[in-house]
Amino acid sequence: MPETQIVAFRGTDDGQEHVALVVGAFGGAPALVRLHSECLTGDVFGSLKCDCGPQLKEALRLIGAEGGGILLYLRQEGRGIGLANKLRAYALQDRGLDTVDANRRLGFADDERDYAHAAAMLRALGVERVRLLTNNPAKVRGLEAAGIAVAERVAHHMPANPHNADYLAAKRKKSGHLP
Ligand SMILES: Nc1nc2c(ncn2[C@@H]2O[C@H](COP(=O)(O)OP(=O)(O)OP(=O)(O)O)[C@@H](O)[C@H]2O)c(=O)[nH]1
Ligand SMILES: [Zn+2]
Repeated sequence: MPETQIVAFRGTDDGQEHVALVVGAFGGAPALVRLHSECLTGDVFGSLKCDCGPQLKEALRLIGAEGGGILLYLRQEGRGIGLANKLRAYALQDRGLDTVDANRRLGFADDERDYAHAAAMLRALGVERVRLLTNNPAKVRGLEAAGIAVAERVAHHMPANPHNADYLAAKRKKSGHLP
């Protein structure tokens, strides 16, 4: 891995401490960027219910292999509903709801995230144009709406497993996640 800097951002109106890993150098070309939403269960404990852990590792591997890029670790646990509410959503999914309906049953939108803080972090790091690693069109729209140009979307699919296959299918079908 090239030399990496870790930068903590605080003072955003959500009261969270968001984090940037700034890897190597990216010169004039649009930087390879991953917006990773916090997932304690997947990132730390290796839960198989989602694809977050493998996505995090693979994003860092790809950025390192390119010699530079940025991973923003955004404190948006549970698509912005927080850990306890995500665990409540998991309990509903054990009873047959999908990931979107579980959120709605709890009184939340499908996805409570926005990417204005991510855009502000990129700007503070001097980055205005990115190649974005994601399958989620809402991330592309969110960054562009906040003034960051997305020169390219780079697909970021992980192999499914028996525990997350329905979850990944629901995201394609209901949340418009791209192939
Ligand atoms: N509310 C809720 N959040 C979940 C669930 N499973 C994973 N998450 C959260 O979803 C976030 C990860 O986002 P994803 O929707 O998997 O993927 P994405 O980041 O939007 O899209 P990609 O960039 O393509 O990976 C993390 O904050 C996880 O904690 C779930 O069933 N319910
Ligand atoms: Zn996850």
